Amino acid sequence: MDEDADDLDDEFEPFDLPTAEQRKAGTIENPQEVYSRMRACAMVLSNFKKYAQEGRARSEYIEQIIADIANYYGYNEFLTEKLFHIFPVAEAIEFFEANEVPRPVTIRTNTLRTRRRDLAQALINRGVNLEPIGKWTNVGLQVFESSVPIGATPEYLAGHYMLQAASSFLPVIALSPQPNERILDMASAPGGKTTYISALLQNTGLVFANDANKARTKSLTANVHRLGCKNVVVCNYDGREFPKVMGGFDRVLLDAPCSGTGVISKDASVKSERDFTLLSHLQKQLILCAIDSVDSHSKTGGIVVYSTCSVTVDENEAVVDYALRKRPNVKLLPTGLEFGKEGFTRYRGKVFNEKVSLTRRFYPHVHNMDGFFVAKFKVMPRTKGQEKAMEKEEERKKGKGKGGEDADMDEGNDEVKFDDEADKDIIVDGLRKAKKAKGYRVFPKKTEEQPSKSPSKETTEKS
Ligand SMILES: C[S@@+](CC[C@H](N)C(=O)[O-])C[C@H]1O[C@@H](n2cnc3c(N)ncnc32)[C@H](O)[C@@H]1O
Repeated sequence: MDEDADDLDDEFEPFDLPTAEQRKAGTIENPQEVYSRMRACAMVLSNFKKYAQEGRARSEYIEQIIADIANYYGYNEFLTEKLFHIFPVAEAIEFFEANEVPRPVTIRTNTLRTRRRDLAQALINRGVNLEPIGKWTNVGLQVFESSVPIGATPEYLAGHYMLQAASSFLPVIALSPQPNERILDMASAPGGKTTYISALLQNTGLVFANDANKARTKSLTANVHRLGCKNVVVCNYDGREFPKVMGGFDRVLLDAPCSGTGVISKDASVKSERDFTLLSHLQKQLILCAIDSVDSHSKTGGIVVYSTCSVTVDENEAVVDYALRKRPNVKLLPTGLEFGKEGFTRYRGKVFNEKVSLTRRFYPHVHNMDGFFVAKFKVMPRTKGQEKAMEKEEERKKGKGKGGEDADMDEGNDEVKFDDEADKDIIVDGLRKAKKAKGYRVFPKKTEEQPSKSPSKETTEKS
């Protein structure tokens, strides 16, 4: 036995694992007890043979630790399970811990108005304690302390900087806009990334800053003006209307609407309410529209960057893998980012394209920034064979109606829209999961599908 294992022995306090019945009885426990048991379960799971109680299964410890994490940190069990399985056990606890701690306050220098050194000096003179974020960015500053509100200094009002999470720089760095290009930021409000793109273009070219939410385009427009971006056009379409409304872009950024599981430290409401199935569905539709909006003959670009501030596989690798399957004329490129963990190519029985490892994941407990995901695609002209294969696939689907793995999507080239009939199962499934997460008793699918006199009561009875 090595020394580390000896240390673990000293730490480990044997405990009685509650039975499933005891857990369901749900007695209110002292948080300290829950915390200790959570740690102890993690140790058992790290060396099951050695620490497990006789006759108890690994799955029982997993159920217990998930229940304890949910209880201690205040998540619903559905989301806890989803997040727990992304990491090895000990790392999962680090992730949940990190979500309880705020991330550093960071700002991005607006190079359309000033230089980082000048900005830093001006803020230091006002009593702000700051430092460059890291070597990977030449515009970011981390604020440690400030005697003035950092969102209301004269420099802020004059547009010398944007208050922006460090993770938010990443997709724009990956996008790597080139002067004079025509760029679409498909889901852009309130404009943190749009204004960065505009600055990297040095106010040349054109950035279409789109957002489906009209109210949010107000803050987008305000930021565009404050930061002096003269190459930005704000528009208000559902992203799924592209490329019908406009296409032929050199680069497209899709910073997709997501569950926000990477920013729980900022928004604790993520712990309880999110519909992952519907989100993933929307993301898949949007990514195809983003790809189809690119000019595959662009001399300087032909690039799509997909990003989310979420760490779930459904919203990230699964969406990227879907895009690779549906658009044979795209390939993944390295993101060009200096750090980040590789995207998953396998996850809980799902196998993705091996190139998905080129995508990058960022975590609060590893990188001390919000959880984030970035993928970079190159869009190439379609070969005749690919055109034919896609037409054939369209025909097949038309003939076949619904059915098959991707039948939930209508991914025609001109228009990507919801197909309500084909989406029915997905929506019902999503609603069942949401009800379960809220603590309602949800009957097995079979019961729901059977005709019933009062289906709504049957599926929403509180347990
Ligand atoms: C992650 S936020 C974007 C943040 C923004 N890129 C930034 O850096 O400031 C996602 C945005 O997607 C928008 N959105 C949601 N559904 C959309 C859709 N179908 N088409 C376009 N935008 C959508 C939301 O209104 C929200 O502003």
